[in-house]
Amino acid sequence: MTDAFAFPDGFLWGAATAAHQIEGSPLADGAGPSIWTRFAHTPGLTHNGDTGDVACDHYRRWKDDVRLMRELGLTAYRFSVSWSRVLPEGTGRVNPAGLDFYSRLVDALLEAGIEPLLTLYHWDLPAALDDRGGWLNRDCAGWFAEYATVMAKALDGRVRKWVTLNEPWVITDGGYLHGALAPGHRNKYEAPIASHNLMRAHGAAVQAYRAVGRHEIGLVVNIEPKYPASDAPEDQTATRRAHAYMNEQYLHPALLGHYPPELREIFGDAWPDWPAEDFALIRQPLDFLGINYYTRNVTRADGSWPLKAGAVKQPSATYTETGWEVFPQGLTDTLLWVRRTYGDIPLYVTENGAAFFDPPVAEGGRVRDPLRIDYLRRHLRAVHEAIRAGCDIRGYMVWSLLDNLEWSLGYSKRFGIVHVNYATQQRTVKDSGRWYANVVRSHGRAL
Ligand SMILES: N=[N+]=NCCCCNC(=O)[C@@H]1[C@H]2[C@H](O)[C@@H](O)[C@H](O)[C@@H](CO)[C@@H]12
Repeated sequence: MTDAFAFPDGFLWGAATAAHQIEGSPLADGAGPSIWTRFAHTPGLTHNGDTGDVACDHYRRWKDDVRLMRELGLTAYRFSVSWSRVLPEGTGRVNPAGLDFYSRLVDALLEAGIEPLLTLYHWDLPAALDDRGGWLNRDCAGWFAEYATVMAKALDGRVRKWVTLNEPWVITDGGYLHGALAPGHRNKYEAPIASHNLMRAHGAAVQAYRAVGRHEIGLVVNIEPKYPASDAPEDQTATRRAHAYMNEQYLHPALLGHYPPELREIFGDAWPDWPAEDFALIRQPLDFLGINYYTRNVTRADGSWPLKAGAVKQPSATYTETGWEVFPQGLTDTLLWVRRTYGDIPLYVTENGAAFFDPPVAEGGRVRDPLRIDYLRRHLRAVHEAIRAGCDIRGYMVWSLLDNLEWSLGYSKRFGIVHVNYATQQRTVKDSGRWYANVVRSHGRAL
């Protein structure tokens, strides 16, 4: 077995999920509704009217799912907590049954030798807080800090790797600018406010965690590297705008204490003069960064709103079911860019994966998904290339453990290395799951 792809000792091999996408039972045992409970039950907003009412029924099947993770040999599992399961109104009263669900899940993971990575916020804001303005209300920093404190007091020590937010860019761009995601706002003036408040809440939660917790906390961002379609000056500046908007908008304030200048150019009169003290709150020392990588973007200047920058389809490339180009080099480039721009902060690839059209489960329980195996193999090799180039990468979480609820796209897209039959809830490990288990077992050498 060649050591060509030997990964560092202690490198974590995991899979990632999110509460709303897999748990189901959104209102069980005293839980409160989230903005996704409401959004999905609003006619016309999700594919087929799909909701998270059942999803993968993980709220009831979690023991079997942990057993599945152990059988795959995972050494880590990234999941998120449903804020409104623990704090039904978002603040104040704690729901013991909600806290207990996550406590038992964590204990089962530890018992199976699997390191939990807990994400506090993966898009499912308590509806009661949305009624009070949600991320548009500056009080959200205090609400989120209170929630972080409740979780840290309950789980810190058993959970040693914490994440405040998952992908603030998607939360803002999807939920407040384009309206495709909950809470479904389409408002150029709200988006910067929600975005800035999310980062204030991130900073407040890090401070709150450090008052209670003794372990590691970080931020997870999606990075999509932008490559200019041509040397033309307008394509170069459009690429710069798109890069600042998607890739620097959150890491700059979190790690450097200021926004990239392009954001005022993009949003114009919709970009406020932020209070200087906000940046001291946002810029908290972090123990790691989580990078979610799916694809790249070849960018040119166009008339689109608000970026005036658009994607150029690559004729010879492979595209996934979500329309994303398969471009593993972009992951290496991204990891090196993060190190070059923000220093040698420890990194995890906290999500990477692809939706392809999977055939139905064949006789004997096989799901042949060669395109996903090829995608994962090439992206894991890209991670290894970044490690060889000096990046301090501590782990990789495949998105996703299970086929699950792909937000507004419902159940139409399958990202799992394990197939889920939503009618029976039968789990079937796909060929990609068996392949990944072998990679994990060999600590990467089987790549
Ligand atoms: N255009 N375009 N570019 C690609 C931009 C990717 C933005 N979407 C994500 O990163 C989401 C992340 C989310 O955490 C998870 O909850 C989602 O299920 C996966 C799959 O969608 C990914």
